[in-house]
Amino acid sequence: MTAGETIRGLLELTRPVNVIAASVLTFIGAFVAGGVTTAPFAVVAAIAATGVAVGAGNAINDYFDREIDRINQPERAIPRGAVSPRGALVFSFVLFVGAVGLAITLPGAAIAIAAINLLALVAYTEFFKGLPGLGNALVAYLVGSTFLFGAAAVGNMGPAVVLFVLSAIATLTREIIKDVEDIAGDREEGLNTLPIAIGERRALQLAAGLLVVAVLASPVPYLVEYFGVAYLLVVLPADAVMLYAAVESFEDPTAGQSHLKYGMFLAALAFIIGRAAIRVPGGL
Ligand SMILES: CC(C)=CCC/C(C)=C/CC/C(C)=C/CC/C(C)=C/COC[C@H](O)COP(=O)(O)O
Ligand SMILES: CC(C)=CCC/C(C)=C/CC/C(C)=C/CC/C(C)=C/COP(=O)(O)OP(=O)(O)O
Ligand SMILES: [Mg+2]
Repeated sequence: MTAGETIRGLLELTRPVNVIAASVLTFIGAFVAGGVTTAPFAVVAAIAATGVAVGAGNAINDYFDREIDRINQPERAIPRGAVSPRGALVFSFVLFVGAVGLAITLPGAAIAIAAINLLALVAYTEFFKGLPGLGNALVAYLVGSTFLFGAAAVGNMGPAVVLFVLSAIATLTREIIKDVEDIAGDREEGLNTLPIAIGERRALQLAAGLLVVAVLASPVPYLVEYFGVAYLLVVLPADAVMLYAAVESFEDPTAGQSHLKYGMFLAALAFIIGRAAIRVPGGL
């Protein structure tokens, strides 16, 4: 392997798209809390800590999953030999140290969230992934917590709580559908995911039911007057895309989980637009 191939492999281990997506969610949490202009250094540190933590979490996941990925994902960096298992572990450790270094510059509530999340990322593959539903719930918590983390970094967690709940439920729905998508490979590996434990159809019904709860709750940030009417104009189409995706997943889980992700991105945009067009007292 050349140095270039190794560097490319290390970068791949972090899953750059997920790193960027999670960092954007932390930014949204800080933005919704009104802290982007009042605490810009904390916002930058929180965004960087999130990106580095997600990179560390993905790298350690590939380290623990190296045997399964040899069969399921042979093109990934460790199975194809671009990075050694030990190299991935050391790289992940360095990133974890970097994330801790950034997080300790933040207020106590943000440090607490970071500490819980870093432990969760290390424990996920070995302890949670094999427990039906619990691994999904942990990933859902992690994704939702980015909003709380961004808001905590600027000292105002209140407005992010609803976003945490909505995004965690939508993520749980998508993770369950992804397990339905992966059911054949996971069965061969002897994993006990939710669709393996309770059946594909029941898992999809549960996923869709959870999403309906989140969609029904999605106007709450408008109703409690955090966001203006512009939020509704964007979140309602996002709700429609997500509901369509949940129904579609009964026929085609791959298309369903992918379209659900687009709906979730649109909902994340609604949070930004809703806060930018904030509701004035007595107005819309
Ligand atoms: C009802 C309502 C308004 C819900 C809110 C939905 C919302 C704003 C969700 C935010 C979630 C979001 C945009 C996440 C971005 C992607 C991300 C960090 C995913 C984490 O993925 C973990 C997964 O196991 C890897 O998936 P893959 O995409 O297949 O690599
Ligand atoms: C705010 C701070 C400090 C941290 C944020 C942490 C976040 C948002 C994590 C997001 C969820 C995430 C990307 C976790 C990484 C580990 C993981 C679940 C990887 C999934 O890897 P795959 O190999 O695709 O899937 P499985 O291993 O689950 O099959
Ligand atoms: Mg994995």
